[in-house]
Amino acid sequence: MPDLFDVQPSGPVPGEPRRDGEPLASRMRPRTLQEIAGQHHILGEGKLLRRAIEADRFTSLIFYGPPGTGKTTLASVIARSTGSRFEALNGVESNVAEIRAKIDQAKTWRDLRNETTVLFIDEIHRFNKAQQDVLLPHIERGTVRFIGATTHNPYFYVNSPLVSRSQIFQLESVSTEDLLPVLHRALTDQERGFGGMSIIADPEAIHHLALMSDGDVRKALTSLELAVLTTPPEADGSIHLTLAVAEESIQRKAIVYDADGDAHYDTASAFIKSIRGSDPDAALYWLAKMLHAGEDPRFIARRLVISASEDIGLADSNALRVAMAAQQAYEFVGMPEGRIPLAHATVYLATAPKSNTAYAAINAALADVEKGRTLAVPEHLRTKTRKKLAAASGTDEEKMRYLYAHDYEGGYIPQAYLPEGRIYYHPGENGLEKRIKERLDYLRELASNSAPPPASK
Ligand SMILES: Nc1ncnc2c1ncn2[C@@H]1O[C@H](COP(=O)(O)OP(=O)(O)OP(=O)(O)O)[C@@H](O)[C@H]1O
Repeated sequence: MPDLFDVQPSGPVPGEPRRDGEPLASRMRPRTLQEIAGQHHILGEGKLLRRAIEADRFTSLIFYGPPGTGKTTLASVIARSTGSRFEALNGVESNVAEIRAKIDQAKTWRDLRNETTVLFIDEIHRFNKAQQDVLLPHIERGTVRFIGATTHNPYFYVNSPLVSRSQIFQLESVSTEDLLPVLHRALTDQERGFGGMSIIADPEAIHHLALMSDGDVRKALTSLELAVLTTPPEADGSIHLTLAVAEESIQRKAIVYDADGDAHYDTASAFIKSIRGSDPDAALYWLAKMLHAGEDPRFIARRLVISASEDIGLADSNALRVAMAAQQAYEFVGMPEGRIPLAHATVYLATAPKSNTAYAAINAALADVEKGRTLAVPEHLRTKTRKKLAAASGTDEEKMRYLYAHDYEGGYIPQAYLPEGRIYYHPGENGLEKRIKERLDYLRELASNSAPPPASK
C-alpha cells in the first residue's frame, strides 16, 4: 500500500524551491496574501474574504474571474495561510476515481495527522453530475475544504448544489497600476525572478507590458520572460528591455498616445468633445485610437454613459439607454467584437440632438445646497405632521391640505413644492426637449397666475 504521507500536492505550490525550466509566472506565484496584486475589493483590510481567511472561517468557496487573475494562486495561499494541505484537480480532466483518491488521502491526513485539506478544482463549470455526487457529501462532512475556480459566471454555469453550498467571490482583472509592482518584483527578485541578471528595463517597456496584458498577471509575466530570454545581451552582458522589445514580446503595438501620461486623458477628452460637437467621424477616430492603444473599454463605456446624460440629455433620452446597452453588450461579448456596440453608441450620441440642461440643472441646485441655503419642507407636504401643525398653530387644516395632482384636470394643480421660488431647470429647444419646454412653459405660466385651486374633477 502506498504511503499516503508521501503524496505530494499536485502542481507547484508557493514555497517550493525553484525548478529548472519552470516558467517565470509559476516561480513568481504569490506565497502570501500581501503578494497578491489587485483584488482589493475582496482582500482589502476588513473585506469579507480576508476576514474569513484570517479567522480561518470558511468552508466552500468559488472564485470566478478572468484568466490569470489569481484564482489558483489565492486557493494555494489560503491553504498555506490556514496550514492546510493543497490538492488540485481539474474539472474536465479529473475522473471520479481521481476525485475519490484525493478524498481518501484527505481523510487519512485528517484522521492520522489532524490536518485539513483544501481541494481545489479548476474549471468547476465543467464538473458533471457524477463528479459532483462524489464530492458533495465530503463537502458537507468537512472531509475537504472545497475551492472551485471558473472563468464562467457560476450562477449560470456551475451546478446549483455546489453554488448553494459555496461563497462566491469574483476576481477582477488586475489594473495596470497593480501590475507594475508585480513586474518590478519579477525583475529584481534574486531567488524567483531575474534579480541575478543585469537587466536595464526602460519604464515605458514595463508600462507597455502591464497595459497590454488586459489585467492578466500570467500574461504580463510570460511576456516579460519572453522579452528577457529573447533579447541578446549587450557587450557588457546586460540585457536592455526597450519599448520595441516589449512590443515584440506582447505582439501589440505600443500606445500611439504621445509621450506624456496626460495623453490618455487628452484623447478621451477629444473623444467626448467630438461627440458633444456632433462630429461622428472625429469621435470614431478618437475611439479607434483609444481601442488600438489598449484603453480599457470599460473606461470608454463609462465616458459614453456620462456623455449621454451630460451632452444629449433630455434632447433624446434614448441616448442614455443606447450607451448603457453598449456597456452591457461589451461586457457580454468582450473584445474584439465589443468595439461594435461602442461604435454604435458613439455614432448615436454624436449625431443626436444636444442638451446639457439636466447637467446644468443639478449643478445649479447643488451649488445652492452647498452654499448652505437649506430650505424647509413646506408644511403641506409633511404628511405626518400636517394635522399636528394645524392644531398647534391654530390654522385651518384644510388650508394646509396637500393637493393630489391626479385629482385635477390634466393631472396638474399649481402648488408650492419649495418654500420659495427656484428655477434650476431651463429646458432647451433641441430634439424632444422642445416638447418638454412647451409643456413646462405652460405649467409654469399656470403656476405663476395661480389663484386658489380650481375644482377637482
Ligand atoms: N493577483 C495576482 N497577483 C500576483 N500574481 C498573480 C495574480 N494572479 C495571477 N498571478 C500570476 O499568474 C500566474 C497564474 O495565476 P493563477 O494560476 O492563479 O491564475 P488563474 O486566475 O487561476 O487563471 P486561470 O483561469 O487561467 O487558471 C501565477 O503563477 C502568478 O504568478
